[in-house]
Amino acid sequence: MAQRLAKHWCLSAIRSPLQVISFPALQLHVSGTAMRADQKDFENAVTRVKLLKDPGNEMKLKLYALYKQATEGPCNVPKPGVFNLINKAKWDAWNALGSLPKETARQNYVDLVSSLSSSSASSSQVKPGADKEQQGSENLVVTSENGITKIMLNRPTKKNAITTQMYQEIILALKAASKDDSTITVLTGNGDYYCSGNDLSNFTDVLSGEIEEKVKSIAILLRDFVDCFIDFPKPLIAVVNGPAVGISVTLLGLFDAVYASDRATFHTPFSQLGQSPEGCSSYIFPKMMGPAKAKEMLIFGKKLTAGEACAQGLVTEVFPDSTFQTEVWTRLKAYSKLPPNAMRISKQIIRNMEKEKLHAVNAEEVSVLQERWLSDECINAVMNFLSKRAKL
Ligand SMILES: CCCC/C=C/CC(=O)SCCNC(=O)CCNC(=O)[C@H](O)C(C)(C)COP(=O)(O)OP(=O)(O)OC[C@H]1O[C@@H](n2cnc3c(N)ncnc32)[C@H](O)[C@@H]1OP(=O)(O)O
Repeated sequence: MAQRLAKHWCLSAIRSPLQVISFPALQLHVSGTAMRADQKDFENAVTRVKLLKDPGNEMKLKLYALYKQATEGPCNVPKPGVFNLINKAKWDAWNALGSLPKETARQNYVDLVSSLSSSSASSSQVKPGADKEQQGSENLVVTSENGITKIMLNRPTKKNAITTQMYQEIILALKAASKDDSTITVLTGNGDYYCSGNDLSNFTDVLSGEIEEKVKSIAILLRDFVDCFIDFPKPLIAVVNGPAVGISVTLLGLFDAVYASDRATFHTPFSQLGQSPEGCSSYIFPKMMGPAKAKEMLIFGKKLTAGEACAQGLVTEVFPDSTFQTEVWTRLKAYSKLPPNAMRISKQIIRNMEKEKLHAVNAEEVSVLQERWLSDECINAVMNFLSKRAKL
């Protein structure tokens, strides 16, 4: 089954064969290689590459070619047929490296990944300063105004599904918000959805390496991501502007207030996806709503309306969609004027009772999920979703 997914990954790594077919032969020599990359640096780069924002087909081909050259040496496999566009483009890129020594390819690969990592990190750095600050990236818009830092998921055409790049950007945004001069922090979505959860193609978009490694790097990312919510020191408020799915629902238990439009729904279809709960929901939901209701959501995937979620304690208050934004932001502006230290201390005293437990729950949930992601049930469900939407 792992092989089936790996094959699917290869297909999804290059989505537009016509675009890559005209890609010129390349002989890549990255300069500035004062330090030689050892095998460990190379393995780290292979892990890091999976967490990068999609660098585009051209860069993927460069990375692919260098990886192959570094691990297998010069290309000596038969050239794929002319209609096998994707594999031919990959073969051309690899073959173009000629007899470049393995060590040089390894070094070039490490340098290239470093340059990609630093450019993608700097694009999502949060800068201190002006009152209305616009930060983040295309898919995550971070603004700070009137004592409120707003982190907005901005991928409305994909229902704000969270990519690996976005997980990293949210971590950076939360870390910056915890230190900036705002009083409260808000997470919301742009468009008709709050968030459709984990982007299911996070599991498929890889170039090389083993599926187990990919899953391991996603597990580390998920654990760091949820840890940030557990440790966030200021009041954190979710403005749930529309339906919420998966991790965007489970995380709500770690917020200090959840305001929802009456259009919002709350859905955790983990069993349907061959997965298991995360975001500390396996611990918080039963405590919050009682085991019976929690199990209906987390085991059977029952979707709740906003009213039901409010009755179960997951949502603080529901507003009519027509007045949702006005009413909620008026409320938030008032909260942002409350004494910040008092709010932080009150949050701290509540959270500190449970912090250690929450970190342990997070670690356990992620370790279970790591195994689930390699299961037939999960792989089939993800492939089923993606294949229905495949554009190749
Ligand atoms: C670090 C790893 C953490 C892992 C843990 C997290 C667990 C989870 O979050 S599990 C939950 C995962 N989410 C889902 O299963 C939802 C999948 N999506 C859907 O079921 C439907 O898309 C949805 C009900 C949200 C909306 O349905 P429609 O209104 O009919 O819209 P479309 O299906 O046409 O969607 C529009 C567009 O968005 C893309 N999309 C939506 N959700 C996702 C997603 N989660 N991942 C990737 N892509 C998503 C969908 O494919 C459509 O794209 P195009 O086909 O390109 O238009």
